[in-house]
Amino acid sequence: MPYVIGIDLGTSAVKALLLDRSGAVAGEATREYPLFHEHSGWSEQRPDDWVEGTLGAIAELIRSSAIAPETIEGISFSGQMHGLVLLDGEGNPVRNAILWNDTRTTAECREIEQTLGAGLLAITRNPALEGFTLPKILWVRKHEPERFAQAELFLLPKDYVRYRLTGALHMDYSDAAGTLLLDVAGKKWSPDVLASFGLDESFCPPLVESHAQVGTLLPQQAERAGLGAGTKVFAGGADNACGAIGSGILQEGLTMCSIGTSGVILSYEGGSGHDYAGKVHFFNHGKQDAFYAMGVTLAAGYSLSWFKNTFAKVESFDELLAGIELVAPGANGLLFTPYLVGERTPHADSVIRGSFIGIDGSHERKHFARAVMEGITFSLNESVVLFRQAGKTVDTIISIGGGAQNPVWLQMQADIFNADVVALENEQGPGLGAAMLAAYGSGWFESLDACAERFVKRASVYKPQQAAVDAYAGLFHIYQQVYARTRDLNEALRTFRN
Ligand SMILES: Nc1ncnc2c1ncn2[C@@H]1O[C@H](COP(=O)(O)OP(=O)(O)O)[C@@H](O)[C@H]1O
Ligand SMILES: O=C(CO)[C@@H](O)[C@H](O)COP(=O)(O)O
Repeated sequence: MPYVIGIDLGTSAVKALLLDRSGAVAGEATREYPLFHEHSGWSEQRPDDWVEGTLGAIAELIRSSAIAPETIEGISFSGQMHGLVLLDGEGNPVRNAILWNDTRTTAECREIEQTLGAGLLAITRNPALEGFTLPKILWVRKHEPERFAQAELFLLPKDYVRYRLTGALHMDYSDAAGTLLLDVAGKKWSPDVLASFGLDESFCPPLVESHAQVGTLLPQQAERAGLGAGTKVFAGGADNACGAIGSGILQEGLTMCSIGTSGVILSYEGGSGHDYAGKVHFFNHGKQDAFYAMGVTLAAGYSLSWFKNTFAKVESFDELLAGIELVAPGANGLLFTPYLVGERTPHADSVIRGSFIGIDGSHERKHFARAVMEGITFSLNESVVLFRQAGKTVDTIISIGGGAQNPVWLQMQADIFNADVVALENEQGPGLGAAMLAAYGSGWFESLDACAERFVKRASVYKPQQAAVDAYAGLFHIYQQVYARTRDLNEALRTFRN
């Protein structure tokens, strides 16, 4: 039986997933790695931690599944987006990677807006946001000129891992779209953007489709991973593009909700024509010549894991969330905004921080836990509202990510989004999408759509409950006021942050 491997290079961990030709999961393995927050708003990781984690996870996968390595036909990748890896002439990182949730680059964003003017949205289809890659490049050039002088090329996280495994330098369109250097509709590095910032095209890797084969494993890496040296390696895609593939978001009318470290509401776009004027992100899909629009909550799952790590460190998520179904919508008057690291959609703001509003002497930990989940979901609902305002029908949402593991949260999503929420049989999120790119790239299917028909299996549907829908509509109205009413307070508190 032939197999493929999907690697999901996330923010908290790398997950390796083994799938057989029917789409059944034959094994999984995970390796965690640290995040470094040297200052408030900074977020970095060591690129070689990703490589070691990936090799370790694959080796464990092969050991534990006890399958013959030569039956693995291909491997592909899903990667956390936007993170900057700068390589010197020898192919070594010149510093730690600066991640998607790092917000140190506000000044560089303003510089990009001033330099490119209307060209920014026309070419890149996105506004300048702190998390994107170009602002990070400009930040390193300005603040660490000696390091920048050593840098000859930039990569994104999964591209660095793939480079270490194959020795080949590439980037796929879906990930390149999040750099602010790509002409998104034209599918090429933008000569105008590069010239405006004095960057040479040689600073950017060659562009490829997500399903393209970019090489085979280097013999010494294959040995460490326990794989054959001839194992084919396919480019892969941005985690949200892979999440979309893995949940079958491959045609118009389909919407995804992903609650990982970040949270995403994503809608398929068959062409590049829809203009959201930068209110939501607009990126190339991992499916050739398709696109997607999405709104992003920076601290979605991160808000819940922050709450758990701070107040219930030794408990599991299931223990922490036991009993929240007994708390009514609104958590007995407690409201949370998930702005722990600033926000993106609909408030692109690196200064705002989170709030609990309405703390009452009767509140117990379960009320706080429920309020955190409701606040995250309200934030994602802001993106659902934007899509509906843009004329999209959002009546069915496929829910993936760590947040989809809790049935109470899935019902809450249905009630807050006022839409059917679908959970998948094997909730593997972006890792499944990565494995599907390897399966399609290996020639198992004539299209990604055909692969999705076989691999993506819907398990259950959560229908909106009218009483909860009504309660949440009132609460959402209150939630939407908290941003404006806490903005100045957070600006004033800024000087007290590390
Ligand atoms: N059992 C669970 N119930 C509810 N939420 C969970 C559960 N397990 C994980 N999560 C949430 O999912 C998040 C991790 O999701 P994941 O998709 O693995 O993230 P990433 O790909 O960003 O590393 C955690 O931060 C947590 O908020
Ligand atoms: O910045 C974005 C999307 O624009 C994030 O979605 C990252 O791609 C990281 O995602 P997760 O670690 O939450 O999967």
